[in-house]
Amino acid sequence: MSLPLTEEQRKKIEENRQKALARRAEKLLAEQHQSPGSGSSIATNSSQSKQGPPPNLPRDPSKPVNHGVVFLQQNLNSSSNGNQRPPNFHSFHLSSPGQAKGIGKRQEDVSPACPPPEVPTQQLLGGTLGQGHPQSFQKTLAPFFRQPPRDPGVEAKAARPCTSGQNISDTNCGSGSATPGTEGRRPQKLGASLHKAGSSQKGMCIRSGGRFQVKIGYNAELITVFKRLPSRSYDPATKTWNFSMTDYGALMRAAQSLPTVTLEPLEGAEDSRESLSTGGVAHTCLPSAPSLAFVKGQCVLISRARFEADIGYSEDLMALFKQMESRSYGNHTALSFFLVQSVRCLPQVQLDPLPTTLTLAFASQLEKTSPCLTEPIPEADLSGVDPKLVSNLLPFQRAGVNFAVAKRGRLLLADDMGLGKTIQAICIAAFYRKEWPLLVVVPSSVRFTWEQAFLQWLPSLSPDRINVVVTGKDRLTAGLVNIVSFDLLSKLEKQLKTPFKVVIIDESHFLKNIKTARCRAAMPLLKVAKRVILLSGTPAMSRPAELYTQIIGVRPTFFPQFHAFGLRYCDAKRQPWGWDYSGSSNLGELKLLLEEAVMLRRLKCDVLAQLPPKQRKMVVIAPARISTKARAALAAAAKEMTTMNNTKRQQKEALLLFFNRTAEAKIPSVIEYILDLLESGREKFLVFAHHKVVLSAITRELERKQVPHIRIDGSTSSADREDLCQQFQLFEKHAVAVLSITAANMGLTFSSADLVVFAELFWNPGVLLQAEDRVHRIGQASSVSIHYLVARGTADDYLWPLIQEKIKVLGEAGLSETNFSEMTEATNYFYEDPKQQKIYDLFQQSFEEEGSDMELLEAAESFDPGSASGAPGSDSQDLGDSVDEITSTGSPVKKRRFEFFDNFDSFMFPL
Ligand SMILES: Nc1ncnc2c1ncn2[C@@H]1O[C@H](COP(=O)(O)OP(=O)(O)OP(=O)(O)O)[C@@H](O)[C@H]1O
Repeated sequence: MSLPLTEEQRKKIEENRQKALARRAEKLLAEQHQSPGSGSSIATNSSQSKQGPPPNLPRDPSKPVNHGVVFLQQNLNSSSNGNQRPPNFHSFHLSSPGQAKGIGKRQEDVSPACPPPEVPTQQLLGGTLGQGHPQSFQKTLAPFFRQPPRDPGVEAKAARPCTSGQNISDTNCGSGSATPGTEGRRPQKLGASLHKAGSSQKGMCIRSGGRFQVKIGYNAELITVFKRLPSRSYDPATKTWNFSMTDYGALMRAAQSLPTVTLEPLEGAEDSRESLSTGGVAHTCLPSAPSLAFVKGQCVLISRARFEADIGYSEDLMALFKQMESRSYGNHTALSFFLVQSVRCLPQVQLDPLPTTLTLAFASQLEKTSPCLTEPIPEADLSGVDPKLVSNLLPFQRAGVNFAVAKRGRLLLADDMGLGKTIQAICIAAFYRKEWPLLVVVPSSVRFTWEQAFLQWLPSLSPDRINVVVTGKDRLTAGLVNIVSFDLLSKLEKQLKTPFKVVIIDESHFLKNIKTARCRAAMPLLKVAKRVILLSGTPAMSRPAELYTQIIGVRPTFFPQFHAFGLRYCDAKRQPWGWDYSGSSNLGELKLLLEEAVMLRRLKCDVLAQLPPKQRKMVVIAPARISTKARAALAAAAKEMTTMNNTKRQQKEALLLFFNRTAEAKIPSVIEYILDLLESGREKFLVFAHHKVVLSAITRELERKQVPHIRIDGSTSSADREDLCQQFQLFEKHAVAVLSITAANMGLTFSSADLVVFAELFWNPGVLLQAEDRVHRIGQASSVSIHYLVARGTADDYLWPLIQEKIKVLGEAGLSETNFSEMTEATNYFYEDPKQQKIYDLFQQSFEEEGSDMELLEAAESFDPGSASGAPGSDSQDLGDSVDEITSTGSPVKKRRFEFFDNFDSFMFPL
């Protein structure tokens, strides 16, 4: 540790430094006289400028401004070399808050070229680095990053242009006693035109939409400037150049340094966000070198406590960085503040600060005096939530609930698929039960699955308090828990008189496009709700732009303008037709932001040890999808089964018909579910069905949607089976294997998928288990998900309990470890009616009889789809009258649904 300097030593050093500065200034002045009209002599003498005082050397605040320093600035301003340094740099040779105080004072006293920051440095460093005024720090720091308009008086002074033709005191652009000769001068603002020689060419900046144009005659030097600005665009029709506002500050600074050009600034440009973000005011009086070697960059967050300056090479900047590296601040974010502030004074450097959103999101981090990276999330008090639910939470699910409560009930829960987002969401919502009624917005194919989940996990909730909205005529607020599909929400939201305080959105990436009706309906609800629980296993499937609505859904104050988000994270580029936001940029920072303030995401592999090898789910598919015709056919078949005088044979035939009609009736709902899975980002999965009519309807729809798929049924030869199986295994992207339950339930390996969907039930559980094991086998590293699609009012009402019963018996005999019972707890809708009991008995007898399998298989095989011509599902128009918007829009949208993001996690979790 070095010993502190004595007061005397410090004085001596300061005196020597001042002398050196004065000597240097004199030398520079002499050189300038030798080469009149140009500052290039200084610029070419780069060694001198290097030898000069470092930009951050402190000046004695008690002394008047040294003319040598001011002069130095003048010369530097007109220098042609990028090495010039502002003479009045804020010192950041600091290691203690006490020293920091001194700096703030200096800054007030003399800061001719750089306007004083809105946040006094002592507040930043003293408050942050140990004095402990977190609140004032937070309050003051955030506006700094936003760079709000400065004090107009100071601004005017700071913005005064410096010209090579002015006398020394004029060029000072500063305030008070330090700048004699400035009184009475009309203050100028950002971009104010220079008062140049009468011969200079005059032009003006004019707003044009979100950009600005420069109206001026031909000027070669100016064209050179234009060509260096990243956002430049030339309009041959009007023969004018136009630019984004982000380049406004840089252009004006460059123009000011050109003796042959006078540019009138934009009206009101000094107030615009864009110009402020360029550090505009600060630079106005710092003309850049004729070389125009701008270095432009931005601060980017690279960890919760560190940022990096993403910027090209500049010697001045390097010198500055070296100085900063030697600092011993405990808080790197404070350093960011300081760095950006300091860099504002480098005339040819434009370093954009961290966006306000980041500083707000990491505000608690900023308050810290030491970079403690992770704080434990407190355990939420779940004593008010149903014990059944709480006790069933897996440890990572419990952690998810804690996270949500720590975020005051606003989050995007982005756990991998199948990790139990439903149970977590219900628990989080139940934590805020006093604020209910609750709104649950879901894809229409899973409305009833959600109802089941509430019944299963919240026994304290009476079933009649759950309102599943089925048609556009239903009330959205009829229940304590209201479950509605995205498309119906957009029809019904006008009903809402009082907003919901607690809202769950399942598959929240359905809101990714702000222009859709579903998004327009949901976003205002999220804005006013107190708790917002967004759920998605794939929040963005192709690009960061898709995250925007979900981010602002959770945190409406983040990035109020999409354009700002687009510029930072979507690599926004201006194209002749408008802005292109399809790219990506600063993804590491976006990930940090999401994790800090918006999102919780766990992958299956993170929590594998806590998961069972198979996770089964009963999906109650929407009865509304079953057409009236199919419903009538089902009712007729059911009636036949219970007709008293029918023979056994007739009853059996009726049962087979009932079974076949069930297949037909389920088709639209099955297809809808598969499409929802694809839209939700499920990449590879198997769909098992039994009836040809179902298999064909599915493959037809996949063909229509251009989804890669294979099909294996009874007609597929053994050789082809193996080939198809290999094809599926090797598919790198999304693909669906459409398989017959009886023809493809054994001997095939599909371990590259981890999801199996049963579009139909089969009476023999052994066959189902074998089919499940096509994915759950050696080579499968993941926990696999099994979804059984069950439709009420069909043969499934009988087949499902039949399967449970058989499994139970096998389990009791030690022949099966499989337990389906967890899924069926809530399905207590069977057999209150004696007729239903009769049908169940019939099913039981029929399927237990010797040879029943063969008979049923033949019946299914020979079931003539022609008899169901125009049957639901045979035509995609029959997908239902409430098909979600995305499936019912034109073909370009349909095509895009399947442009899946190859590797979402490499984006969300870059290595
Ligand atoms: N703690 C738990 N106890 C018992 N079953 C659970 C638990 N967590 C999840 N499950 C079951 O796991 C299955 C998958 O859960 P869920 O559907 O909520 O997953 P998800 O994350 O929403 O998946 P997806 O993104 O595919 O919709 C369901 O059957 C659910 O009941």
